[in-house]
Amino acid sequence: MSCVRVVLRTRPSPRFAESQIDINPTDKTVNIRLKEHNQKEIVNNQVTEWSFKVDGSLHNTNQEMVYRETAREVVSRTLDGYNGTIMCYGQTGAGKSYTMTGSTENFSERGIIPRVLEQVFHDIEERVEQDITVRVSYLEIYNESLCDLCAMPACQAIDKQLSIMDERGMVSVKGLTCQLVSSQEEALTKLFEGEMNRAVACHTLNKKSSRSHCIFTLYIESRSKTITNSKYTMSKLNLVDLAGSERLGKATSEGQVEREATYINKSLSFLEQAVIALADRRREHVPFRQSKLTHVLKDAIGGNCNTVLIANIIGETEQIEETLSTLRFAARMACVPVNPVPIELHDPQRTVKDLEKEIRLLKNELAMHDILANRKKVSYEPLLEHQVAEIQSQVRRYLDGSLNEITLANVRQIQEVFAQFKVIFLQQEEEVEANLRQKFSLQERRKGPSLDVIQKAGSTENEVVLAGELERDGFGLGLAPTSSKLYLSPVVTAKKNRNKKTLKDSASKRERPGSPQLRESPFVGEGGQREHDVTSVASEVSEQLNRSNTPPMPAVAFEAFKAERGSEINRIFKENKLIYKEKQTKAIELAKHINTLKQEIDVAREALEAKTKKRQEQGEFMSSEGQMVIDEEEYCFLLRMRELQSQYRLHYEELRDIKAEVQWCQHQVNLCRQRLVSEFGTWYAEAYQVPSENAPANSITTASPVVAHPAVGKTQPLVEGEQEKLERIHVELMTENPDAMAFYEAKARIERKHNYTKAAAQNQTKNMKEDNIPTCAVGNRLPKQIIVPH
Ligand SMILES: Nc1ncnc2c1ncn2[C@@H]1O[C@H](COP(=O)(O)OP(=O)(O)OP(=O)(O)O)[C@@H](O)[C@H]1O
Repeated sequence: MSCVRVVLRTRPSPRFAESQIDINPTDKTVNIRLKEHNQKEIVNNQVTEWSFKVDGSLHNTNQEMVYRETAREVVSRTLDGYNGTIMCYGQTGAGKSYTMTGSTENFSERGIIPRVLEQVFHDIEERVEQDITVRVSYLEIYNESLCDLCAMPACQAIDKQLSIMDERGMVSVKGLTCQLVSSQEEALTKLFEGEMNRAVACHTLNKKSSRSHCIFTLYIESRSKTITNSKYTMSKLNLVDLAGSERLGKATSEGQVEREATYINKSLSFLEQAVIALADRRREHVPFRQSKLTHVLKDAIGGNCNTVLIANIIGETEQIEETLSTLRFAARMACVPVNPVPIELHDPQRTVKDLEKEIRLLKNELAMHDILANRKKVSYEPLLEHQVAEIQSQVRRYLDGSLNEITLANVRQIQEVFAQFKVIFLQQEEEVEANLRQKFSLQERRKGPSLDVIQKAGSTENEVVLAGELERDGFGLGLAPTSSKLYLSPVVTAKKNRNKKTLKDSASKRERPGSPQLRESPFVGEGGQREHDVTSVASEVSEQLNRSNTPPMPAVAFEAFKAERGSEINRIFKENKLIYKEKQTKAIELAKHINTLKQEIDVAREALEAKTKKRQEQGEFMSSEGQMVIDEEEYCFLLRMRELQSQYRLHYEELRDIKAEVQWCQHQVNLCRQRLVSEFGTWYAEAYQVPSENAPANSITTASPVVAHPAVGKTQPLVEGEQEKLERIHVELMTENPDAMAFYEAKARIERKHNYTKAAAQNQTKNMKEDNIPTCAVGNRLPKQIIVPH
């Protein structure tokens, strides 16, 4: 069994205590040594050297490396249906928030959460055969209170409606906003929104110290688009940024900050206790309910959850005690066993729906058999009262010989016939037994059989009662009266032969003249070509049924589909992808060219400005017409500037058009992809007898998936200043990493929202002060006054 993965990350520092902290990536150890200046903390004979095992160490590494080392694998597995947790632990200021969230200003310094969202949405695009939905929540635990960072406004959500639910080992927070997000940008917006609501404070070790534990959770639900069953996976990925442990004296915090630190340290100590209990396999009880943090994380540490702990340290001599404490915690976590299993669930509503569809399908199948057998419309509904009475009468008439054959058209009728036989049989059995008892008791009253006689007869008392009748003055196995034999015979025969009957016997019985016969199978006995045709249809039907029982793996079937029936759409899909890639490359090249132009403009502008400044310093010349006189060099600079600017505008407009085309192509590729999957679904349903309603929705109605060129609207002229800067960032980002777009867009959106809310609040306060009338914001507009009725 594996254990929690532990990775060490150091915060870069020019004062890194190399003589005390030895990080050894080869044998995956971290060795710590206390030195003389720590001596005051060392008691005589106390251990001064420690060695800790880690699964990885990240010393002076960038955010991308950290992500690859700690999160990438966990995220992939979460999409496969496994739960996951990535947790940052360490002293205050050690870089936990930097690792988990990172910078919200700088794309390259983004932390694990934004990268997780990036990977999740990329992977979802790749997994065309799965229908995956993503929800996110952002929970804060501040001073033992739960706060929903995604609720608006967050402070209102503190502990009001939030409570921890713990059902069958699965923990959830009741009342916590779990929002559905359909894109990376949307998810990032939620993250940034939550970040703005976090409780932070300033102390000596960290200017923006998180005063709370924060858990950003992704809930991933995945259903197959190709296999139609009620099974689906539901996994959770917890991204935990713990508040930093801090020694009160060291962080020089006071007042509110000190009180927060007390709460933080207490909850971290409870976390450690829970971890110790989890690591001890003999312990049955783990104290999860001691604090909100441990309770919320009950299903997120070890167990069936892929867990990674990032131990953040500040590798400086003054912080060596905290480093030791962090490594001790990490060592404990490394002993917590992990046994991941995918979380597969069944959707009961879907099961019912599937069964209903199955019934419909089988009814159709039955109808088809009836048509093939030339049978008139047969009802398969439950029998009505008069139909049951009719069968009862047929059975009685059949038994007394007045009816030669019972008419049977469906299984319900057969079952009813048997039921009626059983009723009659039981009735007669009772009558016979009653008869015999009566006779036996009469005999007994006259003269009871001696034990000896019974033993001679070699029978049990009961059998004697049933089989014999008194002959003169003794009891023996004399001839039973015809009346009793007639009734006894079926009883005894049924009892004796109950288990001996063979199929062959019953077949031969059926052939006996006069014995009851079931109607012959429609495929038997009609002879000639028809029999052959019908048999082959039947075998085809049964073959199809067999096939439908064991459809091949969808991935295999998908390949077959792409090679055969779906080859055309697959070809178009590939071609479209190619066109899309070409357009994308063109856009990137053009963007690079624009960047070069921009740099040239900057150089030319600088030169021109220098030249102009020099001219102004020397004194300006005016022509007789009152125009400014400039020398040839400045004139050339000016021309060059204009030329470059016009080229920039031209190419920029071209880039806009191409970007629109790229988007259009991407849209078409997506349509093609959906169509491919949807047609595959239909084909799969037909080929393997899966109900077509269960097949992937055939939602694509686009006549042609071939790429067409959209009409591109006029682009805006180049605007200098902020707008230009923003556009340039966009161009740069497009060339480097298209995902940065989502990141900055989300950030900008949250900033706009934040500014708007702030402005609205200020305006409101101002208005209230001026008029003493409360105001409110409506939609996107600035607040309007509303008069509150008295
Ligand atoms: N690997 C790193 N590279 C660059 N800067 C870092 C790194 N780690 C941390 N920092 C910087 O150190 C400061 C403290 O980091 P951060 O806020 O992430 O610490 P923390 O462990 O979350 O602290 P607290 O528990 O008090 O919230 C921040 O300004 C952050 O930008």
